[in-house]
Amino acid sequence: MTATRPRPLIAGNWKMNGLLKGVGELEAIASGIAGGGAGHAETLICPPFTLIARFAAAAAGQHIKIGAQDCHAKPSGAHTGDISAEMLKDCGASYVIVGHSERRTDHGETDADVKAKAEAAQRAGIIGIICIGETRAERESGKALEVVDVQLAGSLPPGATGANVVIAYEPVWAIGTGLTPTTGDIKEVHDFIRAKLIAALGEEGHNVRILYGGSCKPSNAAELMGVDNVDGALVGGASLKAADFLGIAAAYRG
Ligand SMILES: O=C[C@H](O)COP(=O)(O)O
Repeated sequence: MTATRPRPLIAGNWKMNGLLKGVGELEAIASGIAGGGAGHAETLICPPFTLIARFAAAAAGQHIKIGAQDCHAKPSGAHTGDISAEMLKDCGASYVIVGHSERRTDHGETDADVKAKAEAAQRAGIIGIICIGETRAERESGKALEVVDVQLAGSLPPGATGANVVIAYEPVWAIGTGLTPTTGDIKEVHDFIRAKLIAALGEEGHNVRILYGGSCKPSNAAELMGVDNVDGALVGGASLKAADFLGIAAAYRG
């Protein structure tokens, strides 16, 4: 029996980019999506914290969701400078990226930290996008699957379902470099992640979306999104311009 494919997701991660005037790009994206620009795919923009509430207001009633790039594991308390998943939900976010490699590197986040943040997202009723992926050295030494296995096992929260978790496979060496793995290498990793999700979650493992991230752009999106078990993309640089984001979403126009 062939499992039903989950609805794809094209997610934009604006990282530490974007001022209030960026709402114009968001509106241009929303307008393109309203015109059928993403086919049957769901679309999401994750701006910096400062823009979430404004973007959520602009996206109200549109076919585009707004998310965040990180959250604290606790719901509230004495954690200066941090933002909880509950606060994100309160200002209109429905997704949060957790464990991006830039946070694992810049802030020393461990798999246990990432798991706690994914659990916080579940608690708050928003969807956690858990990022995993190997470095160049790890790939070159043949350890990509081993690294992904350890990160996934350590970051996946109990009670994960297709409704509360998304996995993003982002090879660190492909982020912002213009480099991408071969489609064969992407298929190998995504098939591996799918098998691990099914082993951990049973049939529910079929429902968890597995995004590819790393130098995704309009010119390679259709090829990358056509790989087995690739259920969408986590897009960095190319999500900052409406034309590029819509060019990627067009992979699902049918
Ligand atoms: O979260 C997004 C990824 O880090 C990919 O970034 P990129 O599309 O600029 O390579």
